[in-house]
Amino acid sequence: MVAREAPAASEVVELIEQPAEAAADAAVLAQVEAPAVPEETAAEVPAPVQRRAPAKPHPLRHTAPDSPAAAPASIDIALSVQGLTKRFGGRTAVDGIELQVHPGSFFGIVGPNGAGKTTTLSMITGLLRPDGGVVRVYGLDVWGNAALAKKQIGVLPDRLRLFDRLTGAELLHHAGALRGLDRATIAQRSADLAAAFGLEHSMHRLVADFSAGMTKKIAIAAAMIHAPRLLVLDEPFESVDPVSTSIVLDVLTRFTHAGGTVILSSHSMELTERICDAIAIIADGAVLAAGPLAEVLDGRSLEERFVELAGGAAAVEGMEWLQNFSD
Ligand SMILES: Nc1ncnc2c1ncn2[C@@H]1O[C@H](COP(=O)(O)OP(=O)(O)OP(=O)(O)O)[C@@H](O)[C@H]1O
Repeated sequence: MVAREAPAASEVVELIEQPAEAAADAAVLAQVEAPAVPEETAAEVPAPVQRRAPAKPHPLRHTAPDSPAAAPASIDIALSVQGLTKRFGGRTAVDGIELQVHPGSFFGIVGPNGAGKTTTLSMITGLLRPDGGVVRVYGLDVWGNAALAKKQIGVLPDRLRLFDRLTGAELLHHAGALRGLDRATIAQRSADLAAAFGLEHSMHRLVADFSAGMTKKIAIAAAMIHAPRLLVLDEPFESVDPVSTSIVLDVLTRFTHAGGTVILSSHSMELTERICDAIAIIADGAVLAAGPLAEVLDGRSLEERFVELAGGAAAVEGMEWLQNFSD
């Protein structure tokens, strides 16, 4: 790839604003092509509902939320999850989860280890077949209308195994080609994404030689190259330093301002509380609380609310031996 200077902010925004076009396309598609959709799926497209006012101003918002890129009013639910269930053998990992996420939202999912976050996100993105329940992305049934629904989704899976013998540029090209983009579009978007994520000088290097944080950034870039309307990111900030976190956040914030929707899981209560406008706290495969951030927190910090709902510190009694150090 030819090295270029970092694009102007307007160029990055131009790429990120694609979700709006995609949103408009899909809205038109959903309306114009409705008769072509199988009857069962068409009947499932939710009726338009009143757009809710944001619970609190987004701390990272720099531009008016009513930008021309906002999602069409006729599609008010970016993600709807109903009765989602998954069992592994005799163990229920996800137990009838219900969620609703609005377009333009930064939605955080938090929960203790083993709560079912990754299992839930995998079913939402079509990577893992649920045992029960329905997932709709912008009205499209992820399991009934998979091809169309998956076009709307960009995914950063947990423990993602990338083709790390490719260079950064090759990896983005591969991701774009898989999504059916032409060479010129892939080249343009790759350059914009590389610059936006601060990777422009590393794109010729093998992904295997990237640091953990760089790997996370190139994986998020690959998830965005087809300009999805919904980004589902499992632990996007794990292993990412504060500077890179702020770069990733900036890109994601621009994405939501352009009408895109971000759903992420995180173990960082502080970060989730700072960036998300709506959250779900889950434990043992069930939603303990969900909704606009202020409503869920009810005047407490997320950490306090999390501990209150998901359980306190583990008992350390019976570990007196730990105070008698070996010689
Ligand atoms: N493929 C699998 N086979 C068997 N059990 C599984 C499988 N995947 C997940 N589980 C179990 O399902 C439960 C939920 O796991 P999951 O990975 O979704 O939790 P999580 O909230 O993402 O955890 P963490 O925060 O530790 O990443 C756990 O008990 C886990 O052991």
